Amino acid sequence: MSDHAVLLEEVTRTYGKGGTEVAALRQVSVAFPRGTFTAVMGPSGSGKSTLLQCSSGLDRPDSGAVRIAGQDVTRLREKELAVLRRDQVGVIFQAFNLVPSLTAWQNVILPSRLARRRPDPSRVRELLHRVGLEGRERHRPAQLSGGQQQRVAIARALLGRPEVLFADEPTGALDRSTGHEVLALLREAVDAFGQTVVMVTHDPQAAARADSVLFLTDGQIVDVLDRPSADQIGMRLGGRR
Ligand SMILES: Nc1ncnc2c1ncn2[C@@H]1O[C@H](COP(=O)(O)OP(=O)(O)OP(=O)(O)O)[C@@H](O)[C@H]1O
Repeated sequence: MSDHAVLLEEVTRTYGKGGTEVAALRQVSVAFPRGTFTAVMGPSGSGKSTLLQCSSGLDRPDSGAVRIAGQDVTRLREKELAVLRRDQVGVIFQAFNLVPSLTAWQNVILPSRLARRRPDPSRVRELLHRVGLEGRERHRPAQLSGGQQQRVAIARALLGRPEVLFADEPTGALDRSTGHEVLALLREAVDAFGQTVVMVTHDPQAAARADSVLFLTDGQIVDVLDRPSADQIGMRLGGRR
């Protein structure tokens, strides 16, 4: 088995055709080692979301290879890709994406139910406990704070023990202290449980929790900082947010 949860080799993704063609990713090669936390930063339009979508198998590159848990997703058929994504990829979003009519517990187990699996109740309980939601299992999203909703989404993403967890601006809708708690949870998933996390963020404070920070510009990785401070990240961004 490779040490990399996800490996991109010369990935190019172009949108549009002719005069309106935009190269969102240009020959990007990057490895996300197992058990590490990577932040992805860069100006608006630099290709961060495209990188996340190609790395998670949601989008197919025009050329290059994307390996998740050693399997090249660009060579899989739709059904095989759906299974790989279901079993190996967890995703959380800025907007939480919970089902409003379901309780916290029901939201966490929904993907397993859709996959016709019966999740072990003791594992669901343990996960909800780990993300600090003990006693809130029967609450619906509207009865939970934003930070609590994001914790439900994290528990949902981790339930299937995915190879990698992708987070797209996970703290973007949260106040600073709630955001810190969510980041601490992602950090713990990496440190205590060996989870691999890849997170897109505009926030240098959030990125400073990662092991390494990738900087994208015009569809290319132009810099990588290991364990940078928020100040170093801010300086690298040139004061831009
Ligand atoms: N579906 C699409 N059709 C056409 N162009 C697209 C599409 N998705 C992205 N692009 C273009 O590709 C480039 C990269 O977009 P992407 O969303 O990956 O950037 P980003 O860094 O995530 O930006 P932001 O920080 O604003 O979310 C941009 O120029 C964007 O306009």
